[in-house]
Amino acid sequence: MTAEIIDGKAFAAGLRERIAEAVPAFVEAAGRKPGLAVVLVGEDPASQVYVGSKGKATVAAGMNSFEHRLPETATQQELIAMVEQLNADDSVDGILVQLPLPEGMDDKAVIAAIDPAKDVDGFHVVNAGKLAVGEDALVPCTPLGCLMLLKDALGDLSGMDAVVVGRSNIVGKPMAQLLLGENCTVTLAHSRTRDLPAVVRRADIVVAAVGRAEMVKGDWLKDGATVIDVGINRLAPTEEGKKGRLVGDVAYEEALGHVKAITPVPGGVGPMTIAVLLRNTLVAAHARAGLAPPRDL
Ligand SMILES: Nc1nc2c(c(=O)[nH]1)N[C@@H](CN(C=O)c1ccc(C(=O)N[C@@H](CCC(=O)O)C(=O)O)cc1)CN2
Repeated sequence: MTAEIIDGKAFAAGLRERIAEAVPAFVEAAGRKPGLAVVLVGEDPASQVYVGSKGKATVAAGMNSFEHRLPETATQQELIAMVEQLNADDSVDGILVQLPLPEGMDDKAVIAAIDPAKDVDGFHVVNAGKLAVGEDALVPCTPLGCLMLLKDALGDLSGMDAVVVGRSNIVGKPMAQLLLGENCTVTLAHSRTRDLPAVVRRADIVVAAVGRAEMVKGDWLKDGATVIDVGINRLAPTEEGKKGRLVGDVAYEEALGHVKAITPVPGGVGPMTIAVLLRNTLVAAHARAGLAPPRDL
């Protein structure tokens, strides 16, 4: 069996194009552009790259990008004061605080300060609760991106056995809720799951989101399974002065011999995160302006 390589980069580019095409209708109806505010605290190099990419993608989609930087030494109160200022700013439809925050800051308290209507990361408990009970919610970008890729690859997911490995609030739990919403039979596996290989082997769909390089082995996968690899792990460099290779949570080369379809790392789930962020910003902008949500996004 030849495995299909799910091209998240291409899918994300298509989604970004559709978003850019939908923005002018919003501008026409609302009399303003949608706006996304991204807050970065500290100097984490990867976070700086992600925040830069988000700003560029926002402007390329025809939206306003507001970038706010606070020094590593900023206090949690200062960060929350900035979030409150953005909550009150009518030109801002989406607020995102880039994670991870510097040590000593409490993510939960900061996220709780974001107006749920502007929570384009979908991390606020109001949005998590709405997702859990099946109400319209702003849904976390990475799991929503994974679901889009799965539906594109497989069509109707109803009745399929899905195993999500990893129970984080940001990926694992919302991913399980989304798959349940598609009528999958869902297992949420984690570090205490007994006989994880046997659990994974039952699955038609495997979503790996544990943050451990190549943890899911090829022979854990049922033949014909579809695998979404959320992990982005950098291996130690093999040559001095060079960066180590990026790998996912799934042993990709081994998996190719078993699966029907799989996302690569890089170029799989990662690019979907920013594309879905733009989608969520446009959705939030429509809701704030009292407009019906944009279709086909
Ligand atoms: N507030 C948030 N913080 C963080 C989130 C998030 O969704 N909201 N996600 C990650 C970082 N992230 C976006 O913020 C992100 C990570 C990875 C990618 C991506 O496209 N990765 C590439 C590989 C990149 C590389 O070469 O290093 C890929 O997988 O192809 C985009 C966005 C944590 N923080």
